[in-house]
Amino acid sequence: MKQYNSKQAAALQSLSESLLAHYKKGRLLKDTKSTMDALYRVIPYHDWRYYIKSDPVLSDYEYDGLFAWLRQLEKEHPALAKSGSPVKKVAEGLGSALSAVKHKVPMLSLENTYNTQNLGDWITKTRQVTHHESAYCLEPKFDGTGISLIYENDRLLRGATRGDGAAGEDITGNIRNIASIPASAPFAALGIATIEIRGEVLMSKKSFASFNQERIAHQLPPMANPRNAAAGTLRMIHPEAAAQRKLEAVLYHVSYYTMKKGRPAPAALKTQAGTLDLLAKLGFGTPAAQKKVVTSIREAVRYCQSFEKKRDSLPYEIDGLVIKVNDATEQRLLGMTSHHPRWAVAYKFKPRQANSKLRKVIFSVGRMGAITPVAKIDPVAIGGVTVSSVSLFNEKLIKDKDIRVGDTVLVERAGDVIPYIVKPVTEMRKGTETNIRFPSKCPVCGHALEKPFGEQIWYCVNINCQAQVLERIVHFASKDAMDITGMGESHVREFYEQKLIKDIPSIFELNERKVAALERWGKRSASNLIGMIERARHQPLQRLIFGLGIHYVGLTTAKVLAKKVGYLPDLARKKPADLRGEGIGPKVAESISHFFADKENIRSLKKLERLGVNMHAAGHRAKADDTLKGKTFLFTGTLAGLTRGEAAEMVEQHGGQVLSSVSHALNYLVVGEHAGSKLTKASENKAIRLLQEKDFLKMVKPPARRLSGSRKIKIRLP
Ligand SMILES: NC(=O)c1ccc[n+]([C@@H]2O[C@H](COP(=O)([O-])OP(=O)(O)OC[C@H]3O[C@@H](n4cnc5c(N)ncnc54)[C@H](O)[C@@H]3O)[C@@H](O)[C@H]2O)c1
Ligand SMILES: [Zn+2]
Repeated sequence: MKQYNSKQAAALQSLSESLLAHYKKGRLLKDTKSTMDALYRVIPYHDWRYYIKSDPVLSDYEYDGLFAWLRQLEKEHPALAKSGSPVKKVAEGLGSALSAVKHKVPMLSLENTYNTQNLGDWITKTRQVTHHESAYCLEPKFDGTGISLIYENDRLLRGATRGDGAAGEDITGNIRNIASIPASAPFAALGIATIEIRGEVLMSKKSFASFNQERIAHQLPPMANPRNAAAGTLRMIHPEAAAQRKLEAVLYHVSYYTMKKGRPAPAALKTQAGTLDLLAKLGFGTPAAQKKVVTSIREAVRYCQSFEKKRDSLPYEIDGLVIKVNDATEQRLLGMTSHHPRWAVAYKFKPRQANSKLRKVIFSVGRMGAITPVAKIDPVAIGGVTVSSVSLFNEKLIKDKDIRVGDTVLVERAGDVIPYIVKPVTEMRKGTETNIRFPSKCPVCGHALEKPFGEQIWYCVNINCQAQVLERIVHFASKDAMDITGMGESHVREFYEQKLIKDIPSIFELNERKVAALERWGKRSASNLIGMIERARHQPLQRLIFGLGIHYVGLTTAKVLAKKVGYLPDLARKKPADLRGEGIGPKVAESISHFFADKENIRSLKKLERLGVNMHAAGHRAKADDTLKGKTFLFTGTLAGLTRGEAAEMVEQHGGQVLSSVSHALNYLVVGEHAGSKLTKASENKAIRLLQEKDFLKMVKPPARRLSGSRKIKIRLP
């Protein structure tokens, strides 16, 4: 087979690009002859890349488009058709390293269609030769690489690739390492002396993923799909190396067999469906369980469509279904061309890959500060949608795949999976492509970016970054953080859009009157919200820490940190090494240290403190907060905005003490709803003051708050 050097490859690449562009517009290159000549040159090149190199540069859909174009031109202009045309033969898939073996029966390709209309036409066409009740066996079209197996006297004798259809490559050594191909099978018991079985060798999606990971780890470019990986593996010269990669096989066709003297052929082999069942019984991997026999076009179409929906949930790749005339006698009647059998057709699924040009890369800031590079490509239709933006995920992936601006890129979109770049088509490089430069500053707020220890992703850690602020406010107010009921996502968005809040600190400056004036809000709900915010000022420190949304700092770490630090702004002076210890590893320590090293974040913390937000861990009070020193408290009934534990914590944070029962030592009884016997008992003692929840909250307000606070805080006690 012809080999291509890089210069020839580059020329054929750009010729292909130009052909595809013309084909999409329905135009010839210059005239019919020049178009056909160009197709005769590029198709064998892509066959070489696909079959020999296992590294195609076109998507199958694009290749099939060029192929169909040539077939059509040959039909319309038979005088211009070449004798060795790819339309009339199986593509040459013979390398040189392995020895060639002749096939007993030619191994052909399949005719294919991409739409159900053509599938219906094909069924109608076959019925003109067979008869109207013909049945069809539908089975998955496995996206692997074809093999032929020969068994003699029950033993596996030989395994071969399809090669050029007439002869294939001897891959017996590699075949023996595939678990789903038995070394022997009980054919003799059925009277079968020799048999040739055909099928497909595959790599599961899972094995493929780890296969590519390994390639990247060894500085090798990832392969585009499991098919290329399987084909490449099967043709490896060293079976030990091939055995490392987990290949599987499905067998779906008996092409040839001889019977022992006087034994009749097994009835099962008279139909395609029976053959699959028999192979399964003999211990081969087969599509017996997924097959379906139908007798109408409607049934066939429906099965194809239902299978296409299941495509992504299968453990291996399929690229369509194969529809085969079920009856072996009818198959013989239909016969074959030099390219494909007439009794089978492939219904191919919508393409999921396409080539496009990468024009530029933008950097988007995620809702929690992650910086994601996004490739802007020329719009291209893949799997039924137009794709123009493709995430490049992170800097490492760009480096691993060596993606550059100006590259032609192979883009895939599989089912629900977001589109991604399989690989750049390096053969199409012109030398003008440029490396993708990662920004050092946040593209939204201009803050220096940080890459956490051991991570691949850069982050903007500025809590007031415009790109993140909404999400961060929602997190800050969430149940496990500051627990501000009434500040869920939709309300936060509303306040933000109405300019009532702009960042986390501004929550504590929220104007009750303005909230009440919003649509669907009223005095009462606004006042409730302000009450919740008031309560949030006194939340235990771990809630504030968790609410800041520091990477890797969940509830547990927040607790550990609160205990460790005592007064939150002190963290600004801590190095990662000071933070490490119980429950805080190097990665978390570094992330915390980055967060507090950020001046903007410290400014925000200072502002929060000025607005009365508690910065002290329980038991680490500052002098200024000793407002309840020497005072004793007790709670009765249900409090509206606090749990008992939180209330007790507040008392202790301000130097007070919580008693367990009404006694002479008690100064204050805080009375909630459904107050019980404690209230009755305390009412008898004039020295004990009864407080409502709102009065209590006023008492625990820290002094800083009192200085700046001009707003009246109301908590409605039901
Ligand atoms: N992207 C490229 O550059 C490029 C180049 C060459 C070929 N190709 C692709 O390969 C196709 C041609 O390759 P091909 O000749 O191997 O044809 P094919 O892959 O479209 O179909 C024929 C093959 O399907 C396989 N198959 C899987 N499940 C089967 C089943 N249940 N029953 C029968 N066969 C089953 C067999 O190996 C058979 O040889 C093209 O249509 C194109 O999509 C792509
Ligand atoms: Zn930012």
